[in-house]
Amino acid sequence: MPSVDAYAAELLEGLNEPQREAVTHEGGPLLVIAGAGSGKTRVLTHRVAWLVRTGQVGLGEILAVTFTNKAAAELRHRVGDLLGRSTRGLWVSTFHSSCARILRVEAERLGYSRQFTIYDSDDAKRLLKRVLDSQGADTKRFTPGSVHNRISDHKNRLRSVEQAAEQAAGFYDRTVVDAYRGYQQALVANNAMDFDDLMGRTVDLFERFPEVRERYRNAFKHVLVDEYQDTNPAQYRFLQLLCMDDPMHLDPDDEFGPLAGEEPGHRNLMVVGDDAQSIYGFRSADIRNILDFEDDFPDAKVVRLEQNYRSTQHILDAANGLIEHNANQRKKHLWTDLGAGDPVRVRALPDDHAESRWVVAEIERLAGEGAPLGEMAVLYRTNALSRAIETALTGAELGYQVIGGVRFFDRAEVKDVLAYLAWLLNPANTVAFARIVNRPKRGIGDTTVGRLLAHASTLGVTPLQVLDDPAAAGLKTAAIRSVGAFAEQVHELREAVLAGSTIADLVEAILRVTGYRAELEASNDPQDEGRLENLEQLHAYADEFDHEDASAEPDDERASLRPLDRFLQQTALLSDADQKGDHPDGTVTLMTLHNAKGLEFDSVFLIGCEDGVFPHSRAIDAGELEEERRLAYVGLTRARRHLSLTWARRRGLYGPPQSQVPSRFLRELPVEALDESSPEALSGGVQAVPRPRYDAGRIGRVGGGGGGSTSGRTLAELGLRRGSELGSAGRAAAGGAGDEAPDVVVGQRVRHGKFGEGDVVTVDDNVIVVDFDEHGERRLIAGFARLEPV
Ligand SMILES: Nc1ncnc2c1ncn2[C@@H]1O[C@H](COP(=O)(O)OP(=O)(O)OP(=O)(O)O)[C@@H](O)[C@H]1O
Ligand SMILES: [Mg+2]
Repeated sequence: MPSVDAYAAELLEGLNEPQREAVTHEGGPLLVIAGAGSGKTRVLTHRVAWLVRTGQVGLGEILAVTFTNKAAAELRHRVGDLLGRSTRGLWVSTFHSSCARILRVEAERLGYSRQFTIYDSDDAKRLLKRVLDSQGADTKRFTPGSVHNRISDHKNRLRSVEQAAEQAAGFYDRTVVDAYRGYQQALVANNAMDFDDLMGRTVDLFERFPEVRERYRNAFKHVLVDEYQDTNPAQYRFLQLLCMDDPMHLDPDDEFGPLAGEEPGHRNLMVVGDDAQSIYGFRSADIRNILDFEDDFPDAKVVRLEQNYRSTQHILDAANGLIEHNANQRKKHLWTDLGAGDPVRVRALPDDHAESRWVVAEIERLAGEGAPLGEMAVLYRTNALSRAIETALTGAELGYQVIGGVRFFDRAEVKDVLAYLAWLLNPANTVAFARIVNRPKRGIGDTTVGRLLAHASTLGVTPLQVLDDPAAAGLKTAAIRSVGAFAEQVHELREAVLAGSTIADLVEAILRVTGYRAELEASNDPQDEGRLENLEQLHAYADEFDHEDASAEPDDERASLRPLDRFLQQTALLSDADQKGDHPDGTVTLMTLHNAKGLEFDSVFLIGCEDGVFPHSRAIDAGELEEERRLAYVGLTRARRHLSLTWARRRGLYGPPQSQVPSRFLRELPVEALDESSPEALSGGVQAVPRPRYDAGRIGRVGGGGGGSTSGRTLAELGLRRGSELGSAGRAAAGGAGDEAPDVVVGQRVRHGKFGEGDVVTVDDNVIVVDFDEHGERRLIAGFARLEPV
């Protein structure tokens, strides 16, 4: 029996009755299934603290699994706050990170070395491309991306190559199976695992080595999972192996027999989730995991939460009304005592620029009322939708951060340096080798690389081992010389690794020894300057890592892994959603609906609500509307106070602008939840968009002169709202281009000899962006743009 003193009871304050029930649950399977914003994550956090404070288990005996590293960090932080002490020893991480941690210790049992490399999806596709090529597959039809998705699905469903082969029907499937087999062999030969392997190999490990499974089962007395609705069969199996003694059936033709001769599991598995928010079906997540939990665990305790603490009633009504259109759902009815609040707004705009201007004007209005920018988010279905909104925010000089897009660690130059580190650590990693062997360019062409790899493969050694005798690989004289020079650099770098240099020093050594930095410094390409900055950032990141690492206390993971392993693992496992800062006050957040899961904001703008955009045309074609609708539900329920949904009558997402029709989801919203102007947005009307208010708020000036006034117009004439503030673009521009350049200000109406009339969108150092009525947005060089005011 847990001891409940006043100190522990404190943890129950600020929870409602069903929440308390879940937090204090005595043990055994527990399902908390509830709608958005009902406190599921809060319950999970409090339960972790409760288990510790009541003395039931130590921190080190708990495994809490979340969906992103960011969510994990937040969870750890909150538990720390609740307990008022350090959370060292507590495992809080994503499925992938937990598995990576386990595999680092156990990899040798599976035929990998502990230094195995984790391939991200780009690395994986490169390797797969090589396999497809070697098998003579038509990579136009069998693109590495599409084949990788299929392989990934097999892996997520724990289908071995043989099982996949049994199910293969037709030429396409069989080609995929062949690729799967070749790819898997290549991964092992490279001493590498892709993301799906991290799950699959851990399951493998537990199934093949009962004593290992037993060890982890004893180590974690309680396992807790957030966002359970998005688990896939491999993750489900992992949880089962960790907690249970009676293997469950993943599907009717049961692929797993019972495991003989084991201790009963502790069965302390708590999962929290919301079937209405299951949005990862396309990555093999199986909504049945949550829908069938009670069948799988007949003795499970089930807690339902209905009170929503996040959003006002109008927002909840809109979300409830929308999700009711899904046939496949558990009925829930969310309510709140936060009051009705503002009605939800639906707006139609003539095109995407007008849409962005409207959203930005609204953001400015809210900010004018004192709302922090950090509490506002613009959400969209796909990343391509962010561009217009970014332009408008920049024009208004509002800070914003885009979550997603190109990850810092995915930028080519950053990946190059990481590939050097990865290869120095694991020379069997041929993907990394192929990436860096001619970067910077050193005269080692594709043919040479092919010969080196083939030679290494024939001898059964790593590429590193053939570098010293390039002649044996059948290379020509020039190539032999280039490879020789490279080999010397590699030896110098390997010495630094063996000498135990810090990671920051290794990064520095790579940039210096290989001539990578010198090449960028010598370049005139302005982009190379940006690349250099990114590399400086990487260096700083490594430096920070070194310092944290040196001051951290030793634990199991530290004992078993070298710093460089940990560094590479960390950079490989950080995902898009993890870039999310703690919404710093000064910036609006832009992100896809998928990345918004679990988060909350005072104001939410959901843009691009058009059929074909959202719901996505692919989903419409595939008849997967229910998942899209759940995604919409996730979006709506992120909002605390204000929610607006917009659509544009014309939008050119991947080509010229096309007519659009409003999203069917807009029509499904209950009218009572909407404001009086909304119905019009679904019929013929469009929202009038005033000239952007920020037009007058800033001034961009190009050309001679300088100072705060432009010829012909003064700040006062322009009705400058932020009187003293001369925009940074304006300042930069003032010293900018030649004397001939016209003075233009953002928002000004101008005429161009070739493009006709349009509005100035941004004015930069040397570029003026004008949105022409006929020709759309054009970037003009400031010194040469012949623009006349209209
Ligand atoms: N009993 C409570 N009293 C006051 N606030 C609460 C209570 N329960 C939850 N909250 C607050 O409500 C908000 C939503 O909670 P939480 O994020 O835990 O919900 P959730 O069910 O995990 O949502 P989602 O489905 O979006 O992940 C948070 O700000 C949380 O602090
Ligand atoms: Mg949550």
